[in-house]
Amino acid sequence: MTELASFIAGLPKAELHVHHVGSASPRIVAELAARHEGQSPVPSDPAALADYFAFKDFKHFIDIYLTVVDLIRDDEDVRMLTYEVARELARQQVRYAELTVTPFSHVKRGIPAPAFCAAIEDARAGAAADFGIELRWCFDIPGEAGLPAAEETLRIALEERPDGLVSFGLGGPEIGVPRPQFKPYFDKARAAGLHSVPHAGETTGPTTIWDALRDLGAERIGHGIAAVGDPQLMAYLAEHQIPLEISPTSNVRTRAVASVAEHPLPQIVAAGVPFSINSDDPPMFGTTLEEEYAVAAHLLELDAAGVAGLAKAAVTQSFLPTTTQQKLLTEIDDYTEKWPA
Ligand SMILES: O=c1[nH]cnc2c1ncn2[C@@H]1O[C@H](CO)[C@@H](O)[C@H]1O
Repeated sequence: MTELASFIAGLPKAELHVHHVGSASPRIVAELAARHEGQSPVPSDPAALADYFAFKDFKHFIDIYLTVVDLIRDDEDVRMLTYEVARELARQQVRYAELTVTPFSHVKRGIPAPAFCAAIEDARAGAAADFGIELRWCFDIPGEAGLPAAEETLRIALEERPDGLVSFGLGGPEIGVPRPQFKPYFDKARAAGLHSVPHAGETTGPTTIWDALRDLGAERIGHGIAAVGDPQLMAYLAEHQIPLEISPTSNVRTRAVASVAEHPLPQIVAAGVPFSINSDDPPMFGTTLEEEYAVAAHLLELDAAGVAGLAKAAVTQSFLPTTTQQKLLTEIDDYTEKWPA
């Protein structure tokens, strides 16, 4: 392991853009698939999953993603999945993560909303006690399911209101899913104190990002890599310090970007647009958060202090209270100072 890789491995981190089902490890996916042997296209052999998680394009990725969602049939599956995702994050020294969950997709598959919320909250308490990691939730609307999904996601957010819920998002495909239609739902979610963090500019252009800002009140943008095509938008994001939640390998594996070398992250940095580094759906993209830090370090030619800055940016862009942010920032500084130069 290189010096920088071992620095990254031990560095306390935070993650802001990582999906619940998308984080299911090959072992968990295989275990869930084995429970439904023969009823699912998902391989029950972990070794076969790498080939299964190879995507022709973004739409194909979503189709495959939803076959994994189909494996989650009851609240025990939800509890186990969430707890094991937390274990993997904590193994990478993630102290805090805002995990994107999609209640609509699970309720639609027969898990009642109260049972779903109780399961994720049980796992959140267990993860804090057993792994020392703080989880919070982003409830996102699966965009492909349109306004009925928006209605139900908002209802669950406001009526169930699990303690860990901090933000409201919009995932799934962007093509054919214009953002302005979701304005009434984001208005109500924000009025109820939830932070707005929709995906935009992952697979479509700058207009989607402008819409997310103007119509959905976005405080952070999921991906937002298309912003580099619009100098005015880049200037706006820099001026208002609106962070982009960047997941480099995700963009390559969904074919949103042709290769890591062509990822626009250096242009985002050069324009002064704040960003965090994330893994999005790590097992599906054959990566980990640690690996994404290494990719960013390579793209931006960062040294240890620069990499520590990535972790500190995620902390300051999080929805944690400032006092808790300060504790994490101090832990990151202490770790960095102790690291032999
Ligand atoms: O990178 C991504 N972009 C958009 N949606 C994603 C991504 N990763 C996972 N999802 C998830 O895909 C589902 C679609 O119904 C949603 O649950 C969304 O959260």
